[in-house]
Amino acid sequence: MTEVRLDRAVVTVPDDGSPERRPRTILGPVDLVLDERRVSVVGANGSGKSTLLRLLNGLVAPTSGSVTVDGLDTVRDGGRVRRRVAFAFTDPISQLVMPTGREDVELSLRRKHRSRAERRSAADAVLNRFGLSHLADQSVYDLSGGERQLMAVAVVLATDPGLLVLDEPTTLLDRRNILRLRALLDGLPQSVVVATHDLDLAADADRTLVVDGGRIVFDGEPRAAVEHYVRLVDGS
Ligand SMILES: Nc1ncnc2c1ncn2[C@@H]1O[C@H](COP(=O)(O)OP(=O)(O)OP(=O)(O)O)[C@@H](O)[C@H]1O
Repeated sequence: MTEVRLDRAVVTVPDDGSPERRPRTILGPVDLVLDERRVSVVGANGSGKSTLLRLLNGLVAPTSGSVTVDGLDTVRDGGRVRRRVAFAFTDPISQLVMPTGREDVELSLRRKHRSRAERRSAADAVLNRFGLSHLADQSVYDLSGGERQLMAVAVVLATDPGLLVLDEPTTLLDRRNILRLRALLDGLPQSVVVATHDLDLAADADRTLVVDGGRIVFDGEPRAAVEHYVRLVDGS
């Protein structure tokens, strides 16, 4: 399993929106060691979930403290970290950069398979595994939101990363595709960290973090974490 370590990690943004433009801490300090197969993250809108997730592959650098993945620092060893940690965004269109899903998967595979023919057959295998073969050559703009979301997950998984980070992967999915994605995640050998508002998906983990106001306010057993989060939101 991939081990992620956050050591006094803080993220501060330069502007709090006031005329004085004071810096604002949006996350931390966070101390965490994540080495479970499945970790879920829940929290209200704006609580800091995406910021926490983005720290894991160096998309966001800690303002202070450090984040390491299997001992690699996300700032100093950013390239190596990103080859180990795949990140799927909430909005799949920000991820799909090529005209079709097949070309996007092939682009992901360019380091792994130098020969075009090998790349094509590896891409076919990935698309087939995700049940997306019939959509492989369709423009990504003509896919439905849910199809696009699944395609974006297929693209980042193509390279066989050690850790898959998913930021709200089910927002665009219908129930059938949510179940499909969950079955797919269940079968993955990789470690997965997923931020979600889907509390069933959140509870289907080994460990759950509850984020509130940029802090981890609960860290533990998923069902207890979800109950904690619901109580927090309900104010009970
Ligand atoms: N680059 C930035 N500059 C200024 N503020 C930021 C920046 N990134 C995030 N924030 C703020 O930090 C807070 C946490 O944002 P984040 O995206 O981590 O929340 P979230 O829990 O993922 O929310 P949601 O469930 O709505 O996606 C929000 O108030 C957001 O506006």
